[in-house]
Amino acid sequence: MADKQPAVWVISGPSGVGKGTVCNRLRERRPDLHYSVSMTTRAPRPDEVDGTSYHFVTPEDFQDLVERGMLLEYAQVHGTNYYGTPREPVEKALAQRTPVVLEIDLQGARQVKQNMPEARLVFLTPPSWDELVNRLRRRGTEDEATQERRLETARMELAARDEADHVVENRAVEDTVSTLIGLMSL
Ligand SMILES: Nc1ncnc2c1ncn2[C@@H]1O[C@H](COP(=O)(O)OP(=O)(O)OP(=O)(O)O)[C@@H](O)[C@H]1O
Ligand SMILES: Nc1nc2c(ncn2[C@@H]2O[C@H](COP(=O)(O)O)[C@@H](O)[C@H]2O)c(=O)[nH]1
Repeated sequence: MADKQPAVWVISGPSGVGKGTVCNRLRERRPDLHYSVSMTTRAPRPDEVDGTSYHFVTPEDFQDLVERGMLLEYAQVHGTNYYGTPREPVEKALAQRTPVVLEIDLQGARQVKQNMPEARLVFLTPPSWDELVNRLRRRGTEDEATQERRLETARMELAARDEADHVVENRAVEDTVSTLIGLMSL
């Protein structure tokens, strides 16, 4: 019998909403899924490990990956750095019928949906705009100008939330993860 479970889960939403936090917890509760590690030209944050958080690459190396068709999708996010999903690990996981989780921005999500219409897009929203701003500020990984740029993108992304297959409010992390797990088993 055909497996009806959609194999690619795209987790998107504005900067600071909690995508990374939710995906890290999802990984603990569902270690059987494949979690894509993106390429980025962004500089690592102090706690980030190359190859685990991201593959940190130079703009030249990123361009080379694009030209060689090594990325499933890619985008310039917040008008600054480039981010992209390595194609091969995703294709390998899917060939083994392992569901895949991509934590990517909305531009990338649109590309994935175009190429893989069966992919399911989950858009995380904050409980309120003020809470989103507070989460981004509290994280404290960006300077004020960068936070402002991220919040500008956030306004556009929130306005496009209806493009998603599922919109989930990230109030308490554990509840959000339970909702995701529930959606995955539908
Ligand atoms: N449900 C939640 N309630 C309260 N705080 C949260 C929640 N989820 C995440 N946070 C906190 O909000 C901050 C931003 O979370 P996180 O880094 O996961 O966001 P993100 O969506 O991945 O952001 P970006 O797109 O910028 O990478 C972190 O400090 C995190 O601990
Ligand atoms: N289109 C893609 N977007 C990605 C990818 N990996 C991460 N992201 C998104 O970038 C922003 C910023 O991330 P940060 O780590 O600098 O805070 C965030 O929205 C991520 O979801 C990717 O491979 N492709």
